[in-house]
Amino acid sequence: MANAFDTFTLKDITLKNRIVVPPMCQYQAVDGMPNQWHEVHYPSLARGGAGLVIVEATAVSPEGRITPACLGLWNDAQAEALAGIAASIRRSGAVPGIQIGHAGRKASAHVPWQGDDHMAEDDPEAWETISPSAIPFGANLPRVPRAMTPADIRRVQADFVAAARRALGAGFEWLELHFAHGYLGQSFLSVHANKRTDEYGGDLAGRGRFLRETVAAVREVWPERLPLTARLGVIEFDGRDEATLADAVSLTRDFRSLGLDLLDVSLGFSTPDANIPWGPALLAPYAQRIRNEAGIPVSSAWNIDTPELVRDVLAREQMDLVMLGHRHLVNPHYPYELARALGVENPARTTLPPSYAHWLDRYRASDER
Ligand SMILES: C=C(C(=O)O)c1ccccc1
Repeated sequence: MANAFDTFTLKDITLKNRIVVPPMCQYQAVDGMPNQWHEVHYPSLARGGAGLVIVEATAVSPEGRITPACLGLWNDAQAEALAGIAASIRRSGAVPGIQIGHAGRKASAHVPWQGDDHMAEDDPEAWETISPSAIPFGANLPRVPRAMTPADIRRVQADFVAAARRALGAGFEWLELHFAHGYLGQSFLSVHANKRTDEYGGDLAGRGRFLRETVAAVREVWPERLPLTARLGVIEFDGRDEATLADAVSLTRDFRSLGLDLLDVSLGFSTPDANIPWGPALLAPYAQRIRNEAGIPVSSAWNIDTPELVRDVLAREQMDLVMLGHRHLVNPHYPYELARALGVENPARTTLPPSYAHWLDRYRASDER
C-alpha cells in the first residue's frame, strides 16, 4: 500500500515521491520558444517538492500547437532552450518530464483568456487544422479540419519521433505522449472524430492504429532505460462509457506490449456535449480499472484536491502517481502542506530545499509550536 512520500521507480528513474506536477499549458511561448516565464515557472514548481515535473503540451510541429503561444519541439533552437528548463527542474530537485503532442482539430485557437476559440481562417496568425476526418469539434472550435492523408499520418508520426529525439537530447528523463483531451491522438481513437474507412478508422484496431504505431516508433528512439508514457482519455461521459473504457483497456494492453511504461489516465474531451460528473477524484475508479485490467502502472489527475484524497487513492491502489495541477498553481510548495497534513515527520526537510527548510525548522510558525 503506497503513500504519497514513498519513492517510485520506473525503469532507471526513481521519483522521490508519488507527487507529480502535471503538464499545464502556460500559453506564454513565442514561435514555440520558452522564455523567462517558463524559466521561472518550472523551477519554482520543482522546488516545491514534487518528485516529477512534466513540462506542458509541447507541439511536435507548428500546426500541432493549440495556440500560437504554445511551446514547440520541432527545431533545435527550441530543444536547446528547453534543455535549460530540464536542467533547472533537475537542479531544483525533481525529475524533468515533458509532454509532446499535436492538437489536431483543436489547433489554431486563441489562448483561453482571449477567447479559447478558433482564430478566423483569414487571421494572419491562423493555420490549417488537420484531423482523422473532416469533422469539427464544435462549440467554440467550429472549424472543419482537413481529413489527413496517409502522407499526413506518416509525417506527423515522424514529427513525434523527431520531437522525442530532441527531448532526449535536451535532457528530459520522462516522456509523455499526449493522446488525450480531444487532440489528435484522442481524435483517432474517438468515434466522434474518426469516421475513416481506411486502416486508420472503423473498429478499435483501426482507430487505435495511429496511436499504437506512434508508441512503437517513439519507443525505438526513446531509450529503454527511461520511462515512456502516454496520457489517454479513457472515458468521454458521452453515454457510451463502457464501450470507451473497454477500448481504453484493450488499447493500453497493446501499448504495454509495445513498450509503454505507464498510462496517465485522463478524459477524452472529444465532444462539447460531454456530461462530466466533476467531483472528488472522479477518475480514480477508472484509473484503477486500467491499472488492474491492463496490468500497467498509472497516474491520474482531476480533483484530487485534498490530502485525504491523495492518501486514499494511493492506499486503495487506484493509481501509482497523483497529478496535482490545481494545488501546485495555488501553492507551488503544496507537497510541504501535504506532508504536514499527512503527519510526515520533518515536513520541511522532507519536501523543501535547505534554504527554505532551515528557516521553517529553526523559527517555527505559531501554529507549529
Ligand atoms: C490544454 C490542455 C492540455 O494541454 O491537455 C487541456 C485541455 C483540456 C482540458 C485540460 C487540459
